[in-house]
Amino acid sequence: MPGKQPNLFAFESVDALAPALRAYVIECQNAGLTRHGAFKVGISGGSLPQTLAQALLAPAQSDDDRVQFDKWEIFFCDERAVPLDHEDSNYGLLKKDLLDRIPAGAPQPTVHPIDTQYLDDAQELADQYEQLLVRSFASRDSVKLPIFDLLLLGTGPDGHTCSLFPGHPLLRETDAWVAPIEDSPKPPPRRITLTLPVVTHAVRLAFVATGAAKRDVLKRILEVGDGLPCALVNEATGDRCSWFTDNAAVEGVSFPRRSFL
Ligand SMILES: O=C(O)[C@H](O)[C@@H](O)[C@H](O)[C@H](O)COP(=O)(O)O
Repeated sequence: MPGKQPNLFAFESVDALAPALRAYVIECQNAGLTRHGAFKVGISGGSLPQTLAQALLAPAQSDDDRVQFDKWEIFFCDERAVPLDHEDSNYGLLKKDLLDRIPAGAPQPTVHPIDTQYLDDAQELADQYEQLLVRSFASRDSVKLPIFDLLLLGTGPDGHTCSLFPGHPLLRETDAWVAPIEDSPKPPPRRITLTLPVVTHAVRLAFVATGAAKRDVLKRILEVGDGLPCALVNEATGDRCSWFTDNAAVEGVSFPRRSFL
């Protein structure tokens, strides 16, 4: 692990986690604004958008607590090869849970969905999304890899994150920024995903994992590692990576907790 371990934050409940997640995201937003006048964030699917909405849609407590959505550029950590209004679409999920709930007339984020004219060809879909990243990141950052200000990640019961699954050859991808997957064990099978080098290159990464159903996998990831995708991310990113969990998810998991200040 590079230097330090990931930060593990455990909260009493999702209601207690949400304000801390908000504070963390705003810190990353403000760092991005200082660095390059924008906040480039990658968002996952699953349960994340709902928790994120709870965090971000609450009224600001002060000027420093403002979510400056008009400075946000939102990308997708992974996406399913379905139309944007399909129930499996991560864009659709984010739209329903968060984007549609940002008050009309308030500043809106710039959102980068997949180009749905390539749904039948996962390789082309991935290539097009990679080109979009090249256009957005390459002029400013190193062209070797994009540098997201923040990636917001989830974990599945098998330890996957994004659409990077345990034991899958995609974990060895070193060239592409965005890769297709045709055999995702979690349906639907055809997807695109950020690759591991891109994920681990982000300035900050936050996993959000709550509920007792996550306990077994968090034990494996944090205690053993087991080569699971989430553990690979932890190992490569150290304390750039933070885990936002609730007590139910980490009960009995032996890993040092940090208090969120
Ligand atoms: O598109 C996807 O399938 C998600 O991006 C996926 O990687 C998700 O983050 C995890 O499966 C956790 O999902 P839950 O939060 O629903 O457990």
